[in-house]
Amino acid sequence: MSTDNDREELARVHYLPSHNGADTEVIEGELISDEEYALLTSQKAQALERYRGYRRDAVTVYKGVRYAATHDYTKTAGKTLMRHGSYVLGGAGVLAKRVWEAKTNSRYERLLRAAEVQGDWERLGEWEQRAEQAREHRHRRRMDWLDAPAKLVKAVVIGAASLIGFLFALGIVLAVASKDLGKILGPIEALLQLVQWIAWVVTVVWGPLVLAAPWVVVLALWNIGRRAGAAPSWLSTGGQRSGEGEPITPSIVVTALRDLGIAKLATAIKEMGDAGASMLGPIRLAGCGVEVDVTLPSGVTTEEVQRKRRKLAENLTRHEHEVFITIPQAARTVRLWIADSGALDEPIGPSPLVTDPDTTADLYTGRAPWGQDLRGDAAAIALLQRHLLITGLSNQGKTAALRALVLWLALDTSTEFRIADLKGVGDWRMFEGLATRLIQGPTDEHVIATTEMLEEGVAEMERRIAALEASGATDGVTREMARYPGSGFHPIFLVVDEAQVAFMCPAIGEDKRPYGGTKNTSRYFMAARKIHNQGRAVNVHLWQGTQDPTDQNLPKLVREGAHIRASLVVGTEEQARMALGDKAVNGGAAPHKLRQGADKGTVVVAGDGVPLPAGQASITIRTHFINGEDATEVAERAKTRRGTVITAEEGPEERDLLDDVAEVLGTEAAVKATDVAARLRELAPEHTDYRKLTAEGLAAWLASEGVVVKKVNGTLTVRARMIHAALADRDDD
Ligand SMILES: Nc1ncnc2c1ncn2[C@@H]1O[C@H](COP(=O)(O)OP(=O)(O)OP(=O)(O)O)[C@@H](O)[C@H]1O
Repeated sequence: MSTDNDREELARVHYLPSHNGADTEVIEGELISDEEYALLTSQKAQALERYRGYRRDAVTVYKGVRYAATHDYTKTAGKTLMRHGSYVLGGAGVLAKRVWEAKTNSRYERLLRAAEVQGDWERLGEWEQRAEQAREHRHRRRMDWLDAPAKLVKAVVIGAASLIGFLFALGIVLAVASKDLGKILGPIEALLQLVQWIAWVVTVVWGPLVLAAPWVVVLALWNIGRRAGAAPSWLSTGGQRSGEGEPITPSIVVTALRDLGIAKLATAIKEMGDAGASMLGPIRLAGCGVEVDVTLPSGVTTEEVQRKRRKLAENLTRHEHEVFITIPQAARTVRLWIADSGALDEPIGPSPLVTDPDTTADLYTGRAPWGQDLRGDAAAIALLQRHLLITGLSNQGKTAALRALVLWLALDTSTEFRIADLKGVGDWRMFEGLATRLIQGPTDEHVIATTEMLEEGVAEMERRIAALEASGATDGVTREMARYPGSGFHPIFLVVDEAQVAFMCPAIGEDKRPYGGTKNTSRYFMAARKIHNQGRAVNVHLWQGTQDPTDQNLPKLVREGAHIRASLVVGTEEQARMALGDKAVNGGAAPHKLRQGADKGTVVVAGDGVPLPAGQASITIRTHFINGEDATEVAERAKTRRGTVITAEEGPEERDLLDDVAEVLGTEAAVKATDVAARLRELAPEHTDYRKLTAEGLAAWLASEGVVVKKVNGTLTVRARMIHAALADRDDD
């Protein structure tokens, strides 16, 4: 039944070809025959098949076109083509602008706007003056042009007349010389021939010249556009856009600043237009990177830029750790240091302590070579009379960095160190025989010994303060006084590595006072504070290393008592503030931005003792790594240089200074201190404390024994009466 209906439908709605294949006709209201139906259905099937074929073809073509159009090669080729095209257009724009600027005052107006945006009134005044001068010069030039045609005609007439006159004169000379009147016009004829020949050449080359001229112009515009980077950035191909390691140019810096996402900065830079680069100081080579100062437009704060370090680095096609932002003294200025791509991942060379066996050290006049600053310059640190604190996450090179400084100290034979390593895994073992005290271990007993070491330091400090007072010295502890151990003022360094262990110690002493903690009864804390307060002036130093400088691990007072504060990578900005202080972090110190692991041994140093670039609050130093083996070798060298190996049981030969001085004075009432020192050396040549004793050193030493050595006629003189009185006092005691 349905078949009949279908046929009916087909008959009604379709045009059928007549059997002879001629005209078509509509048959309506009639059933069609089987034959016609078969014909119709086969035609329909064919049409459908054809349609499907077309669709397949269309899809294939579409896919092919889409594949070709979206293929990387096509994209690259298309972009390359468009880029080069836009160089030509851009070049034309640049040229037009140059011409416009040369002919008008627009350049000055742009610079004036830039100075105004930056709020630089001095520069604004200067540019105004220059703009006025330029306007005047231009006016003068225009006036000159009014006279130019008359001058030109005059010049041409005079020039032509002179030339003809000259050629005529030349012809006369030739005619006279050759006695041939016909030669008078010879030179003029030659000139005419030359003109003819040039005209002929011009007609020959004119056609090709005219043909080539537009291309030469296009090429020149393309070159100008290319140099000016006139193509939009989306037309740059992948390889170009990555820009990794691109050299830093003023336009790159200005664009990076513009795109920082600081609205005011972006608007100001846009307003400045091409004069944006006037915000920048010169881009200077600085070690393995470049450095540039940026004067920010008014209304943009240095902190805002500092907070955008990562974005700035990305805009400069660098990694975050490769860009450092510090705040120099000049107002509204940030200093950017931008590393050459990947340069910071290159290791720095070994320490001079390792490579140069002849390295010497003088605490008073020298600096410890610690590493390199980011500019690649050697970073050396002055350590005299400076307490030190170094912090950083575990395993980032804290012990190694601290030990490198102590190794340098060891090469100055006048120094003494007492070391507590509260981790105790052998990092400081090489100081056995070199340190007068070496505590190694993490237990409460080790903390107790460390606390006692600090308390002995306090006692020594107090003795020295009293002795210095008694000596009447006016310049504190001088180098001469400090130089030799026997003077009683030689530099002492109390080194506590992993100091947090001491603060966390729960042990309570017999006096009921806790060793650890941060109360005002805590023994370690109190001893550390006393040394921080008064030790510096009498050469008693405290150096501490700690993992995490929180209030529990290292109280604020102890953190702030250190003159030199160094931090390896720490976890957060808050920790960075604890490690280095607010001032340093506000000024751009960012140990929290260092990379854990990758930046092992890199310290950000604030405070005293480091040569900071003007106006900077901190410096980043990549320290030389001295491994255990090399450290042992340097320590052995120091022991050899000192001539004696100190052991805990056996100190240097004991001598009694008062007895010895009494002996060398003999019956004399007063002897110059230099002579007494010389006699002491003669008396006990093997005694290290006498070996290099000076008059000042002797005076200080005697002061610590209660004998005042005064100057007689400007020379320090030891009086026998005072020595005998001190001996008598001692006997009475
Ligand atoms: N200046 C450096 N350069 C490169 N690598 C270093 C440097 N200093 C240390 N390291 C590496 O870091 C490792 C850990 O060093 P170190 O023991 O000094 O760390 P630490 O911070 O004291 O660790 P912890 O706090 O856990 O004791 C060293 O074994 C060494 O491989």
